[in-house]
Amino acid sequence: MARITLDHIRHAYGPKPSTDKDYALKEVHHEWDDGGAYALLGPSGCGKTTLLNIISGLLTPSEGKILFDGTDVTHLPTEKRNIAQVFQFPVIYDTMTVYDNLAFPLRNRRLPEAEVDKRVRDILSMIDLSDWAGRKAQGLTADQKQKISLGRGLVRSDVNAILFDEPLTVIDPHMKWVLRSQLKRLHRRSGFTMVYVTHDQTEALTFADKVVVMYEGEIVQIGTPVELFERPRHTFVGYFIGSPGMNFLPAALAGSIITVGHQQIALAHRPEIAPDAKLELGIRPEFVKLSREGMPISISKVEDVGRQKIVRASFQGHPLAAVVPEDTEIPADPRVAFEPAALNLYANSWRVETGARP
Ligand SMILES: Nc1ncnc2c1ncn2[C@@H]1O[C@H](COP(=O)(O)OP(=O)(O)OP(=O)(O)O)[C@@H](O)[C@H]1O
Repeated sequence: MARITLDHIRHAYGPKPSTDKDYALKEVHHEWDDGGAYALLGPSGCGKTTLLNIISGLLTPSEGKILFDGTDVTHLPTEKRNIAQVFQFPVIYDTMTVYDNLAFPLRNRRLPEAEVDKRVRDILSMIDLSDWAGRKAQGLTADQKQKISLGRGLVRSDVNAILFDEPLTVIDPHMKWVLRSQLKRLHRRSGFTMVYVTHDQTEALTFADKVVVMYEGEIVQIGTPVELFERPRHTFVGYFIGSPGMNFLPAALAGSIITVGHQQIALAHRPEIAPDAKLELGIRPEFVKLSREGMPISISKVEDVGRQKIVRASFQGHPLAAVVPEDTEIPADPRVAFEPAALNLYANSWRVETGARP
């Protein structure tokens, strides 16, 4: 297990990068805890795989260094970094049995056979393939093969880190849920440093202690699921996390008073904001309360989603979503007021610290 230091790393695929746009990965400067479970989350093309490949050694960054427990590994090839990797599609030996596939990385390191057996059986039970131990991998379903790949990633106890690149893509939805919970349990038990790439927020939020949200080649926030929900640092995080995502409404600031619609909210103190900055208030749909008082909205659609309803509305020409309990009556003349404690203020897309929460 290792602490991973990303020291002023940048990467460009093309030669001679000059502007920010030339970098697939803009500057990343972070330290990830030994034994942490991190998920790299973001849309296609945001740089997740680039960062993962830099950690695994498949890619040497154009600039900066990567360290494992303080040792510079920037120029070490993958096989010298002592990491386990699980990819999107199965990487296994078809002609070996399921058992031997799992035993292979351990026998390679000359572990005593009794230890091999103990670890392999443990993992077989975790991935629910104990009954298939003696079967050749050839002929198994894609789902089962991917479970073997996962098992091979998890079987060693001496790795610096385990890296997962969208490992559950080929797994059926129910099994996905089971494996995700098991991975989480295994992480708690083993204390491995794990880095998990996904574009699926449910996967990231259930697996990780810390979610690393990436957007256009940049890490925009590293936070616990609760932090991402309550205090998104960037409007992209607010929009990407949650279903539906955070609402953003144009706001104006005068002194320490923010105005949105007709509602005025007094801040604890006047925030430092450039005069020409674009200001927005962010509010989660869960904190938009429908009432007969407040500012008028016009409702366009009500979606029933089990125990809740999603109300789609328009607020002064801006879309606004509210999540309300299923038994909520929709008023004939609907209005909203915003709970000041649930509001976040953004200037040019970045969250502004207002001392106390607005
Ligand atoms: N080998 C390459 N050569 C040139 N550009 C590349 C290469 N690999 C990735 N890129 C570009 O770098 C950017 C980041 O890509 P990357 O694969 O890291 O994103 P990602 O978040 O992992 O996306 P996905 O979820 O689709 O895998 C993208 O604009 C992509 O087109």
